[in-house]
Amino acid sequence: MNWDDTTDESTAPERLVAASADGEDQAVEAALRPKDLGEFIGQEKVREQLDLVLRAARARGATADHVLLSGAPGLGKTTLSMIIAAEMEAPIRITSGPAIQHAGDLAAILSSLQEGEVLFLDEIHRMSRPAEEMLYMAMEDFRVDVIVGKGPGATAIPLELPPFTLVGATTRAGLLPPPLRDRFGFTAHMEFYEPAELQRVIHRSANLLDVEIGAEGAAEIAGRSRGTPRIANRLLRRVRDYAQVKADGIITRDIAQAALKVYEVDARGLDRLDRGVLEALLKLFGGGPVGLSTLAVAVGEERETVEEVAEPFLVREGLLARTPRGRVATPAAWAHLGLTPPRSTTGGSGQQDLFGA
Ligand SMILES: Nc1ncnc2c1ncn2[C@@H]1O[C@H](COP(=O)(O)OP(=O)(O)OP(=O)(O)O)[C@@H](O)[C@H]1O
Ligand SMILES: [Mg+2]
Repeated sequence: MNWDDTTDESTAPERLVAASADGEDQAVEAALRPKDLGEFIGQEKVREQLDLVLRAARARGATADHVLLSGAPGLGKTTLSMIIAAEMEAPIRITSGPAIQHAGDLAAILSSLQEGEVLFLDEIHRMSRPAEEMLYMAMEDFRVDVIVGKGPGATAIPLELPPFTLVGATTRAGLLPPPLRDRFGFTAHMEFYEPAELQRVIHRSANLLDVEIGAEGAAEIAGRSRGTPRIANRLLRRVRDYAQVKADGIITRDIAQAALKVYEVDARGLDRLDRGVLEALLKLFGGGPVGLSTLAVAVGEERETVEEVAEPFLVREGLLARTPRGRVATPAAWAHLGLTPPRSTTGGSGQQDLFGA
């Protein structure tokens, strides 16, 4: 079983609330992608800044500056890269860090770019070192050194490149070496979406998928989508299935609630695994602190699964805290599961450990 949120697209996640794309996502996402900045929902700051960058380049008749898109999976990085190309009326070439094994691979791509073309380099933090160094020069001077021959006889032949726009995407901006980061003219930090924004995403997708949905139904799905458009679109498709089979196909609030109950996605977007971890923490360990390994054994999962798959969202939601002494449930966790915290852990030393030194 593969619970990893950060794996390659090729390994399909089995969780309905996974942020990475599975096969079905990839098949439908092309149809659901906004085509221009005006259609792109939310991310106001990024949209405004990018709009300026692209407009200014267009006005100068120049190629746009290199753009780095950083943000969690499913927030719209690939979508934005395509929008950048569309707004610049430029062709786009798509590749990814892991696909570039050797510097030669990159040289081949770079030397075949057309003037003004957008090169989308997904997962740019996973590029090899030599390729990265070649990219520095290409980004800065629009030039690469092609090495011909081997050993002492090898020579570097400088090759001029046409101006192009590199759009790099990464889920881990912190992993980028500073020299690479510094060569981008503009960095867009993508944030998780507000429920109201996701509601608009859901209405837009429902329209494209020809699904009838009410405002309350959309709000219900939006609230469970973990701030992520990809998850919102996926939940919408599953709720649509339910509405078709169990009702008249129209998604109301009741239908959305009933459907997501079947799929075990709760009101806050927690699934069975997330709830299992929280429940064990509260019911078996009185809210903690408890060590990660102990917690993992209690829920019958691997340590890594609990730490890398379940916890990040629980921490982000303020339901769980990682402390030096172990995992601790917050008051919100007790409230969310409808349980009453034992007296000793609410006012006493547990809180001291959590928020103190
Ligand atoms: N702002 C948005 N408005 C409407 N739909 C969006 C928006 N952002 C993303 N989406 C939808 O969410 C889906 C996922 O977006 P996208 O593939 O661009 O994410 P990503 O950041 O590239 O993810 P990954 O890190 O996995 O590559 C797309 O189908 C797209 O339609
Ligand atoms: Mg992507």
